[in-house]
Amino acid sequence: MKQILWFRRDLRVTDSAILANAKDEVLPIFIFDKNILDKLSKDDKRVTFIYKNVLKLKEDLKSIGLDLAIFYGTPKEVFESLKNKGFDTILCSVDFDNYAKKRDEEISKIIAMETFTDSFIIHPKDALKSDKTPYKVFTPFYKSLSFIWESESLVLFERNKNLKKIEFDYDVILGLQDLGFIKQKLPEFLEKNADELIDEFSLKISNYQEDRDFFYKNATSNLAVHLRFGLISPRELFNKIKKVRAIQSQKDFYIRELFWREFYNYILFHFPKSEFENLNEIKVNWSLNEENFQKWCDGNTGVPLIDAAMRYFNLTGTMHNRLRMIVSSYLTKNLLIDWKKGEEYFASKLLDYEASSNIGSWQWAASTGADAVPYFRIFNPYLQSAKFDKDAIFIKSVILELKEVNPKLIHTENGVQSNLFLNYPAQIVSIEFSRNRAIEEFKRANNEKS
Ligand SMILES: Cc1cc2nc3c(=O)[nH]c(=O)nc-3n(C[C@H](O)[C@H](O)[C@H](O)COP(=O)(O)OP(=O)(O)OC[C@H]3O[C@@H](n4cnc5c(N)ncnc54)[C@H](O)[C@@H]3O)c2cc1C
Repeated sequence: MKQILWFRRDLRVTDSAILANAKDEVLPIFIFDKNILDKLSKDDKRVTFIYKNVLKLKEDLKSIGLDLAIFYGTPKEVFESLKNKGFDTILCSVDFDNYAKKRDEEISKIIAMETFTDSFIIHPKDALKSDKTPYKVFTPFYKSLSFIWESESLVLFERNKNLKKIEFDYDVILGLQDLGFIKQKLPEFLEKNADELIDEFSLKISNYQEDRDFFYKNATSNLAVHLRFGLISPRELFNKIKKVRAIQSQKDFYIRELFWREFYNYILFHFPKSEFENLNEIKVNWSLNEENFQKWCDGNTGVPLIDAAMRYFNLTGTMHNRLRMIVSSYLTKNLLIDWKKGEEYFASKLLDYEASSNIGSWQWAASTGADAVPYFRIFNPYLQSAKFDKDAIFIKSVILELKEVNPKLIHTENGVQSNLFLNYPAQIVSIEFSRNRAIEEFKRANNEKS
């Protein structure tokens, strides 16, 4: 048997479904997909990260007697070129977003594909309500999976140790610049591997539930990017967290967070239209104000917390979870701009960008999705900064012109603007006015639907 092992978002050799299920002779490959790369800007940080980790995967595969052939092109071109070389199947892990589904449909017509659920703990088909329909609310979904999260460890895939490397020219390695990208500086935590991040996190997990919302602290695991590219599998992470010596309830809380990732993948699988449409089918009259949207993107809204979060994001490709919740609420409620625009902007830069989590979370913030925030619960960014960044440590670290300003002014609407010596943008909307406008619009949209 001759098989192609197509690594995509599972860049590891441990707990690998494809290395476990492969037989006989194999050609492990990675494709730098032109369909995706051509849409990215040349300074995209994710390509630097993936590039580095593809080379690492090549080394890891070599250490177990295999290798990695690296291609640059469209998947269609690559598999057309491999079609007549006698391969029986392509083995790969499955993805449920629209592009991935269409791509795989096209490729399976060239060479048969065998797919595995390897990036998530459950297959979405394996958790249905008693009436066989999918859950739309997180808590019952999560409770139905207690047999998983109550267990001490999950079974991992053991790789088949009898695989033989197919003769191939494995030495062709394009440089990052040959792919059209410029090497980027990455946030420091991405210089660490998943085990190092878990070790660091194990020292703070006992305060996770209390500290995780304080975005000036480094209190979360920082593992989303590693999970996204499969440098660690969610099963391995689950097992390692279970083994950490720390307060049980805090570990359970963290594992529950991992199931939000499962939940959004589940929702995208069962409701694929949610990639493009409001899941709850309400019709909101979104504002088309491009100027306000651009100010949100650039961090020039005149609200210090929103601006700090967005400027930091533009610089680093990362954003703390609570800040994501606050800026998405501000865009979809205070500015009344369609969540799809924010989702797309995040997708263009977020280092841990993952279609299902991003779409699900944006629909959550916009009160249009599964188990979404009620439309009348709108974050007030000033109250949020006063509560979670009392001394304005995060805000001042990003907006240097506010360094000498009293934090109380920063947490007051128009407070910063009242200082005539500061050159800081005026607020683009009043918080009270825009909040009421959003509530009225969502009330109308919800009433019209029912
Ligand atoms: C508008 C918005 C967009 C988002 N887009 C993404 C995205 O594209 N990719 C992504 O991985 N996460 C996304 N999230 C969820 C969350 O913000 C990140 O997973 C988290 O900030 C990553 O940091 P961490 O690994 O330190 O998190 P931790 O607090 O350490 O959490 C551990 C893990 O749990 C998972 N998790 C936690 N919260 C969520 C959540 N709400 N949804 C899904 N998974 C979660 C992640 O895999 C995370 O790595 C988004 C949230 C919002 C509000």
